[in-house]
Amino acid sequence: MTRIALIAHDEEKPSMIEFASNHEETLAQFDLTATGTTGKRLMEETDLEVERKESGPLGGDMMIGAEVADGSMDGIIFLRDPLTAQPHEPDISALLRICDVKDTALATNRASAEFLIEGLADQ
Ligand SMILES: O=C(CO)COP(=O)(O)O
Repeated sequence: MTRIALIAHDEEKPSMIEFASNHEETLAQFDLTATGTTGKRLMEETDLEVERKESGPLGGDMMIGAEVADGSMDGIIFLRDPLTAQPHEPDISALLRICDVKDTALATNRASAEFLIEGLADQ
């Protein structure tokens, strides 16, 4: 099953929930993983089943990055907050970098997230 990770910084969580609600049927086709708080909110506010990693600042980005590194993740939707510095910036950079190293689909805004799920759906 195609695997997608969903990650959103706090300011972007409402946008992630809206995105997931709008595309619930498509997203339900995927094996979904998320960082801790994003996953919690997705499970509370949609009907999607999501495997939860640690929260981002506690290593969740690195856990997802490890799955990109071992080739078991097909796509990442990472709605970053472009206006707020994060304490775990090195982890965020590492996740973005490993997606490029492994040529794994990465969307960092909603417009590209739409293309990502359309592209990976029904494969
Ligand atoms: O910080 C994050 C990604 O860098 C997201 O983590 P949470 O989903 O736990 O808030």
